[in-house]
Formats: sequence, C-alpha cells, structure tokens
Amino acid sequence: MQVRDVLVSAPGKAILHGEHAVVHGKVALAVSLNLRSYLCLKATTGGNLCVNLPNIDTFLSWDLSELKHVIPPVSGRRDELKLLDPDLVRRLREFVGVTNGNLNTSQMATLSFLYLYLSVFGSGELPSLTVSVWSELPTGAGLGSSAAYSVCLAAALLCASGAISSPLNDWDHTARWCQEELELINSWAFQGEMIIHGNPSGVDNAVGTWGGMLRFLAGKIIPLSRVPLLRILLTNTKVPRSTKVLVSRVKDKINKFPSIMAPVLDSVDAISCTCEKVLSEMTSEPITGEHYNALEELFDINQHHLNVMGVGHPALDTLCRVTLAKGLHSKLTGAGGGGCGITLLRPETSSAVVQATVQDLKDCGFDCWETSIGGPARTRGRTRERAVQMLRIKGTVSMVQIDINQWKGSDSSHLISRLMVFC
Ligand SMILES: Nc1ncnc2c1ncn2[C@@H]1O[C@H](COP(=O)(O)OP(=O)(O)O)[C@@H](O)[C@H]1O
Ligand SMILES: C[C@@](O)(CCOP(=O)(O)O)CC(=O)O
Ligand SMILES: [Mg+2]
Repeated sequence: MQVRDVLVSAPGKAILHGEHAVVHGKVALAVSLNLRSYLCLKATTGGNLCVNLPNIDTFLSWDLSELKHVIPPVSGRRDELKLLDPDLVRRLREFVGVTNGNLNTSQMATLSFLYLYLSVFGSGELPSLTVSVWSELPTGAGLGSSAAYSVCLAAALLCASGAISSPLNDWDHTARWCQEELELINSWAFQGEMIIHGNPSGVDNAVGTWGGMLRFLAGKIIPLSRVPLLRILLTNTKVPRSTKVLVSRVKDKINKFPSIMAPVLDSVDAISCTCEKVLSEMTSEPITGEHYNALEELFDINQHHLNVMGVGHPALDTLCRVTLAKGLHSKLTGAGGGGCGITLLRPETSSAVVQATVQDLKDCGFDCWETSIGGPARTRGRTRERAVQMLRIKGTVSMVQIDINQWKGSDSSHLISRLMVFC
C-alpha cells in the first residue's frame, strides 16, 4: 500500500476554568498554548511498524505479520467514534502484555498508537511505517500532552491513509484542514484520549484540533473569537500525576457525596460562564482593573473548589502562596494532583515583579515561564514569519513542512533537530 509521508503538529492547552467539572457535563474554557507536539510519519519498506517516542524513552518495532493477528475477525471501519472497540482494546492489551491493571506511560502511548493505526488501516493492507513523535510539552503535567499526541496521531494516520487531504501551503509552510476533516481528526483523537484517560471530556483534543480559546460543554465546541490577550505564568511543579487516576478520584467522590459535590460542579460551571462574560466585556469596552479583579477572584474560588474535589496538592498550595505574596493569583490547570498551575499577570505587573516571582518559584524547584494566551489570531495579510508565529499561538492542528533553517536561533531549534534525527 502506498502511503504519504506526513509531518504534523498540534498544540497543548491550558484550562482556564472547568477542569474535571467538564467531565460531568459542565462548561469549560480552554485555550491553546504555543507549545506543540510534532509527528513525523515515513513510509518504509521493511514490512514493520516502528514508533519512536523520545519524550517517554519508548522505541518499539513490530512485524506487520504479527500485528495482523491482533485485528478482530469482524473488525471493519467504524463510523461510531464515541466508544472504543472493546474487542480491539482487549486484543491489543494482550499483545502489549497488560491484560489487567493500569497501563504505564509507555504502554498507554503504545496502546493508543496501535489502536489508531489498526483502526485506520485495519480493514486493508497494513502499511510499513516509522512514526516519531516529539513534544515541547511536559508529559503528564496538565498541559494536554496526551491530547496533542492523539491529535497528531489521528491527523497523520488519516492523512497517510488518504482519508483526509494533505493541503500543504507553500506560503507559510503550514496547512490547515477543512472543518469536516478537522471534525474527523478530532473524533479519532478522542479515541486516543479514551485509551489514555479512560473517560475524557473531549475538551483537550478539541483545543488540540482547533486551537484558540474554546467554550466546551458536553461535546459542543464553541470557538471564542473575541478574547483579550492575557499575560500568564505557567508553572510546572514537576509533581508527577496521571489524569486517568485523578478523573476517577473525582468520580468516586461524586458517587460518595452526590449532594455535596453537585453544587461544587454547578459552581464551577457558573465560574466558567462568568469568566466568559468578563473576557467578552474586555473586548467590547475599555479594559479596567475591575475586569482583572474579577478574573483573579474567579481563579481563587475555582482553586478552592478543585481542592474540595480532591485534586489539589501541597506543591500547588505553595504555588498559590508564593504568587499571592507578590499580589498574583493562581490556580491549577488540567487534572491537578501536581503538574502545572496558571498565574494571571495584570497589564501593570512590572517585569521586576514577574522576574522576582519566577525566581521564587524556581527556588521551590518548579519550572516557570511567562507566556500569553487568547488575543486576535488571524494569520491572513501578515508576513510569513508573523504567520508562522501566529499559527503557533492560534494553534490549530496543521501539516508542517519544516525548514530547519526557519527554526535556527529559535528556542525550538534543538528540539526540532532532535525530532529530525528520527525522521
Ligand atoms: N510526546 C509524547 N510521546 C508519547 N506519549 C505521550 C506524549 N505526550 C503524552 N503522551 C502520553 O500521554 C500520557 C500523559 O497524559 P495525561 O496523564 O493526560 O497528562 P497530560 O496532562 O500531559 O495530558 C503519557 O503517559 C503518555 O502515555
Ligand atoms: C481533568 C480534565 O478536565 C482535563 C485533563 O487535562 P490534562 O490531561 O491534565 O492535560 C479531564 C478531561 O476533561 O477529560
Ligand atoms: Mg491528558
């Protein structure tokens, strides 16, 4: 079978409000980050399937003749992508040697890769491929690395199989797919997330696919096109955690104390809606200190709710305390239990204060960096460099034709060269 070589990229995300509650049908607001995952897929002739995942030290290869036996006898192309094929999952778990118990980092990534590969190609001849994925995102830290990984896999495999187009644009060395193709990528990425998370809401893969800021409610995705540019700090406490474990911990708590937890989830829903309203006001009227006061208070209230849900961590408490000492407000982002937090910076926050805060957080052993989210994200009518830069901010999943010179001197150059080793 003739497959196309593909290089794709998808962004990570930060959740402003609604993590966990979104799994239970409440509103979440999430936004793409200018940290991305990259995937290089190459057709080979060796009769095997190789996967290189340098972020998690996983380098594997299988004979296609062995893999063929994993495909269930009645497996065909499935159009219903809201549920996993239980027979294929069982066979794959046997194949990778975990029939019961939790999967580790490498097994989760391998299983979701093999699941998507066999689902996309299983009804025909299996192609010989080498797939390499590399990410700028910390893995398992709340910035949606699993979703960016799943979106890249879905986009690349669908593209290689010819199920979606490969519309490369010479002008900005990137290309985006049409809405129908993006919906297909998103629903396959959701399958990958189901293997990694167990019970994902779908918000992370939606941001990985469409980028920008989204309102997400029970599978419904509404892009928020008018949002102010916000300066933030992202802090990685480096405390490892697993989204799957935390999501199931919250579910247990809801089952144990339904009448106590329901109002908490409702309150988080109201926080997301209030935040959306404040953000919208900030684009339609002059921005005042009151807007920032409201955003800060919403962060504080939500952080308390997340502690009530049982997804806080002493390291996240430290983050909140250290930033508050400088007058800045923080909350965890993503599944919590460690991982990353987000701190809102006000327009008047001086670079001296930012630098001192970053230093204090580094002194706690955390990684911390300033970035921005939201803002206008149009790429049309700009120079190529600006377009590439804006695409990183806007963050839709895209095909990328990497010209290594383009990245020379940028922070990403060494990262991209590392990826190129595997391509
Ligand atoms: N670059 C990557 N390469 C391979 N697997 C990845 C990569 N990024 C994420 N993953 C998979 O996603 C899992 C982390 O997902 P999760 O616990 O949801 O955290 P996150 O907040 O980063 O999404 C990892 O254990 C791994 O299986
Ligand atoms: C906790 C949750 O709301 C977000 C998880 O994000 P992350 O995997 O921690 O980046 C789960 C979900 O929405 O599927
Ligand atoms: Mg995840």
